[in-house]
Amino acid sequence: MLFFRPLNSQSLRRKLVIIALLTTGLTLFITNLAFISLEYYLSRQDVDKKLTILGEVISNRASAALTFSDFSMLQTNLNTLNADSSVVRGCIYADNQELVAAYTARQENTPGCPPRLHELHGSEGLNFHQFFPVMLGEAPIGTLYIEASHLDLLQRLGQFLFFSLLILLAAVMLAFLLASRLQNVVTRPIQELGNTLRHIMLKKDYSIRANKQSHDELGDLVDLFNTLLRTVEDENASLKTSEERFRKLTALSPVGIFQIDAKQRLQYVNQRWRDIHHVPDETPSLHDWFARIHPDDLTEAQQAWNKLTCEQESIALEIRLSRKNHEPTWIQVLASTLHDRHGELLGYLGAISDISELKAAQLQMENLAFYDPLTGLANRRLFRNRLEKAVKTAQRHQSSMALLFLDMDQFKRVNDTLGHDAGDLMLKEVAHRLTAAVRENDTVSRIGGDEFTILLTDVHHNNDVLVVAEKLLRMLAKPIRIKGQDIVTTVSIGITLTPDDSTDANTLMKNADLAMYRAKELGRNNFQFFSEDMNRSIMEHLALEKEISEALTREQFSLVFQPKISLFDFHITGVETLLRWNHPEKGFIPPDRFIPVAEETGQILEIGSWVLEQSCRQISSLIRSKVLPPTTKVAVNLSARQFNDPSLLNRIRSVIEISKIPPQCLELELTESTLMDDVESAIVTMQEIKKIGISIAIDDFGTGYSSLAYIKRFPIDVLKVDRSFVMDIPGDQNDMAITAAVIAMAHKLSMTVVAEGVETEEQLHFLRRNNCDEGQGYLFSRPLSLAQLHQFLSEHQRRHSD
Ligand SMILES: Nc1nc2c(ncn2[C@@H]2O[C@@H]3COP(=O)(O)O[C@H]4[C@@H](O)[C@H](n5cnc6c(=O)[nH]c(N)nc65)O[C@@H]4COP(=O)(O)O[C@H]3[C@H]2O)c(=O)[nH]1
Repeated sequence: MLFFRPLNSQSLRRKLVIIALLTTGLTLFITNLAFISLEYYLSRQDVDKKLTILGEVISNRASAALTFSDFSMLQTNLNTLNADSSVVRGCIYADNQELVAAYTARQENTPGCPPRLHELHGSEGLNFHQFFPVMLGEAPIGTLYIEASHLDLLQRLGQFLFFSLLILLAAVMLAFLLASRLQNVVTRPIQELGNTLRHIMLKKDYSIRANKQSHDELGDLVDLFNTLLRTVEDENASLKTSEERFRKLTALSPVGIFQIDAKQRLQYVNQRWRDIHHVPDETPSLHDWFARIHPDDLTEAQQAWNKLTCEQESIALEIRLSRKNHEPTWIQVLASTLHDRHGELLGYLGAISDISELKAAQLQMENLAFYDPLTGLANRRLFRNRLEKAVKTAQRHQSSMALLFLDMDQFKRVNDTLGHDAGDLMLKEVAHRLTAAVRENDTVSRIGGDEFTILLTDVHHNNDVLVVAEKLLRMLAKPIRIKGQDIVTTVSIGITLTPDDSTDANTLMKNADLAMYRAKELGRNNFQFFSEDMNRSIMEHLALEKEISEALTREQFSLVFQPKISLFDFHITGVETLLRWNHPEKGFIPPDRFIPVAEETGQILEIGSWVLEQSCRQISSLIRSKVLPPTTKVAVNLSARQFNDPSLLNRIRSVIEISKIPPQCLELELTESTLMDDVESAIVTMQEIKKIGISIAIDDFGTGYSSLAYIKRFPIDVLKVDRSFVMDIPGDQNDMAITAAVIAMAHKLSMTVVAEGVETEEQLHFLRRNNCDEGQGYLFSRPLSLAQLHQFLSEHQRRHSD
């Protein structure tokens, strides 16, 4: 049965046997067929030849008998055909087609000769037959027909076929036997190769090799097979090495590595992944992993996951992992898809890192960026941000809001006298008190050294703000104990309201600042609401600032000099330089109006420098031309900004050099407040000035702190008693007592005393009686231009020499 299956599903052995049988059988069959055909052809030729010979002999003999119509002769002649057993019929027809003689073999089924010649056609069946003409000379006189049986030929062919089949059978059998035995030569090596392959596959051992048994094509196949095995073995080894490397790398990796298969199952995680998730051994399911994500980050994580799985896009996100009784862990997750070389999805590969520390640092940085590190309050940046938001919210809700700007009064003094540590403690305490004084949703911030702001939201009435401001003043007025000392600090508060004053954050800040300055002007430790007047004055301030710049370039400034007179012998001891601004439209603008503005904007540096240079030049020329004696001093006012300018000393030195004024002829007038800003550095600067040979005068003495303890420490040559004390002499006993005490005290400290604003003889007498050294005032002279001074000096000289 197996032989009847299609050839390609047969075993190789069978195929080989079948092929051998088919080949042999077919070859022999074709050969036999050829032989049988040849045999048939040759036998047929023999029969034809035989019939020809018989026909020619009988037709020759029949010629005379037919001519003479000797029919018995004809018959006798024809009967000779019986000598050949294969001839079954012989018929002679006259030229009229009529049968004249007939021979029929004594065999059954042999038909006789038909009476007419044409009736012969078709009667022969399978037998062989031939027609011969019976000739008389050249003319045909009849026709001879001879028919031989085909059975002999068939019998011969049958015998031939029988033997052929016998040979074919024997050959096929022989071929079967040989093929069955010899097929082993081909199939055994193939079988062995197959066995080796099965063995390798079973054991997954690629070091096994196939046995080469022959040096033919099968041997080549074994060689190729072994080469292939070697390649697989090598590739396997390198794959194992690379796998080992990957395993070690992932084990040592500082980042957590995970792999998810195409069916979305967590397939592999490294040790670091487990450490981050606090999972000891097992690999959790993807569902468990998602369950660990902080609820606030879950949506973001799911969106990223959809992006990765549905859109096949790489993802990067920062999320938190929750852990019971622990702070959440911040992780960064990076993941992308994994495909094989045909583009089929294998799964997803990703990495996670613990970024908790980074996040903490980020938070700290954000705190630094938005909070004041000393007090923990919001800083200027955050405050601005909240102010802008609060203004918008107030606009939306049509509610009111107040901005308070606080500046500590004389904080600098605390810093200077008790040190920065004490200053810091004080700021912290102030911050604490401010926070305690307002509601929780109000914002308190420190926007600068000793500047604080408070944002009061939901203000229904101005009175609410007033109450808060009073409370703040009260709370801050309580002494603060620092380094064993009770220190009282006060603040000046500026208040502005939105939407009443403005709905713009910048303008609100400016308003509150302006109101705070007004509070300071009004004696500190109070609060002021912003008003339009303040705004107007600031506008004027701005206009003045612009005009001062123009005045400098358009040379609208000039100098006047007011003489100072010795109260002992009335000689001129010196002159004070005073600045004049002659505005082309506004006329004379007093220095008291524009100098504070120039001081605030810094323009005083340029103006002061010009005053110093011009004073020295002009007075130096008067000294050189001997109009003034070389002992005369020119006193120049120095503002606080000028005094604190680091380039002051260089500037003075260069002016002395340029103007060629002897340094001892120059005197610099400083106010008490200038010196009190930073006592220690003021002393250093004054000492440097003194080293050059320049004297120092204290202007407006009595109007500032009048702290004798400090005055003692300063290297002062001259003390100028302020006009406000002199002015009420002799009417005010108090002022007279103070003036007398100041003169006595200054003399004790070896200072020269100059009384300012001497207008009357009584004042002069009082001052002289109390040994005041010098006087300056309208009684002696008003401030004079250079030409006027020139004239005054000659007149004065003339008067005193008379
Ligand atoms: N009623 C009255 N006034 C008298 C009398 N004697 C002098 N004065 C005025 O008193 C002021 C004295 O100058 P100061 O105290 O330094 O006060 C000065 C000084 O502080 C400042 N100043 C003037 N020029 C300059 C300058 O060049 N630089 C700086 N930084 N300040 C200057 O402007 C202030 C005012 O200067 P001035 O208006 O020139 O006013 C001058 C002067 O004209 C008097 O008998 N009666």
